[in-house]
Amino acid sequence: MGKTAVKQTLVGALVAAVGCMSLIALILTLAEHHSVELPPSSQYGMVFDAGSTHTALFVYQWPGNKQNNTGVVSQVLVCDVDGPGISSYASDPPGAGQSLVKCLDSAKAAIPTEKQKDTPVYLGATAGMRLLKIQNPTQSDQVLKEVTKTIKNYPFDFRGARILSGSEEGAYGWITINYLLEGFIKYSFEGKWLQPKGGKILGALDMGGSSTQIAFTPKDPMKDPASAAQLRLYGFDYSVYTHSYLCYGKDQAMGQLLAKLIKTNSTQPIEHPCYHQGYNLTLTLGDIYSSPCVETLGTFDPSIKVTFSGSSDPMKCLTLVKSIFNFSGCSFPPDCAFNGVYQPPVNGYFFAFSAYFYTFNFLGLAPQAPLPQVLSTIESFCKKDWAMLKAEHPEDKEKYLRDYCGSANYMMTILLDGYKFNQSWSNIYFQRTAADTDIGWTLGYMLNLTNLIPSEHHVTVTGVQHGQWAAGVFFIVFALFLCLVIVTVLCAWNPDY
Ligand SMILES: Nc1ncnc2c1ncn2[C@@H]1O[C@H](COP(=O)(O)OP(=O)(O)O)[C@@H](O)[C@H]1O
Ligand SMILES: [Ca+2]
Repeated sequence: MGKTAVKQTLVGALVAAVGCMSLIALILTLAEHHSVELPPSSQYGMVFDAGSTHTALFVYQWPGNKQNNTGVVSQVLVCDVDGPGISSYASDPPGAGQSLVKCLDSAKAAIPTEKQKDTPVYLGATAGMRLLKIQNPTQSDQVLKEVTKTIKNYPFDFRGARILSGSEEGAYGWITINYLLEGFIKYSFEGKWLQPKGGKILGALDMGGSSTQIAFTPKDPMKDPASAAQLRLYGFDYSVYTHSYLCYGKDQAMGQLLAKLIKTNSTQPIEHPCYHQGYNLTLTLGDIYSSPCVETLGTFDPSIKVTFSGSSDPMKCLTLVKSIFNFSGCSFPPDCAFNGVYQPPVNGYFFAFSAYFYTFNFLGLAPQAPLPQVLSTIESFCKKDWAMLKAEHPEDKEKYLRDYCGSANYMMTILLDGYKFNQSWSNIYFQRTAADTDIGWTLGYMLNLTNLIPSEHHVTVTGVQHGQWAAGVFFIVFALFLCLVIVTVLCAWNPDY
């Protein structure tokens, strides 16, 4: 074999080898990159919020390949169940199950068929069912059995219907907010998982119809460990103060006001300072005393009627509202909210949602309205007479309209005198949603039960990282460039070639 032939073979082999390597690198790079570009397969999960006044179904969705990151779970559907909350079906439990059908059908239509059997469904009941359980545990069990029966008729992965404890309800609301606002962890531009500064952790204020919850991370260690929920999320420990006040939801509080008025008035109609002048309401003693949240006056005839007549008197309304709180007595002085309940000083920013939001939003107050403006708005609202109010708000339901004055005064009392936000009013944001998702306990509940929030954060990269991809491209370009250089040099070296 001549010198030229050897050279040609050598060059050929070199070009072939580099070409092969480039091809392999190209295939590997494209294959890996392809896994990133693939549309992530979505997963779904849903939770029924069986509240005291109303049930709603929340459907969530997240990309299957990024499930452990924060902020990836989004709300895709909310369905409001027609009719009252499930606890109202105490004497007709099958009616509770039937009430869920419309929303289960909507969820079935919204979730792709092949995903339905892997879609977990939970039903969580709150204070309405807690109260029913106190009054009649057999009925509350029957209601839960009936809703279970109905949900099981659907092709989803049913994971149970149960009553949440008040502390759980508070803690899950806290998880929801901090998950949505990335209070726990954030993915930085440098590709690292970071814990936002301590001040970014938000507290949760939930005002329901039958109970109200407060949850936050106090500055100092808690004096009463019984109030603390210890959570380990994404590798960080949180000690969350959480308390739920049964009977201090907005509607039960309004019921407590009526019972107080009956107790302190012997003639009818009874003047109601939180109702508007011109508004009259007649109820039976049976209606008023049916709740375990109100004190009865010994034995009574449930059919006796009582009429309340509005007097639009904000000062007297506030005094009446304060009378359902007990601000004396504390096992951990001075750290108590009311009724002797331990509460460390509030710390950081808070989101106030559900009925807190509805009330403040109705009054036209901005999410962070200054305290003097809030107080003067409530005062002038309470002074309005009923005819004027009805004319101004023809679309609003009477059951909401009549209570905004009383509930606004009630919420101010619990926030300022109870939780002691007097010095930090501007730290409260009145909000209904965050990141296009309703704020409430349901998302936190689902994240926890489906293990979507790991206690430790291991960074798992399913697709190829940007650095690897860039290195692959660089190698291909470099290899081709090298081939070109070798061929050019050999040609220049041997003109026969
Ligand atoms: N549009 C609205 N305006 C005023 N209040 C509302 C509105 N929608 C709901 N609410 C109130 O929000 C509260 C929701 O409580 P709910 O979740 O049913 O009870 P709980 O959480 O105690 O089980 C109720 O007090 C209800 O009256
Ligand atoms: Ca609720």
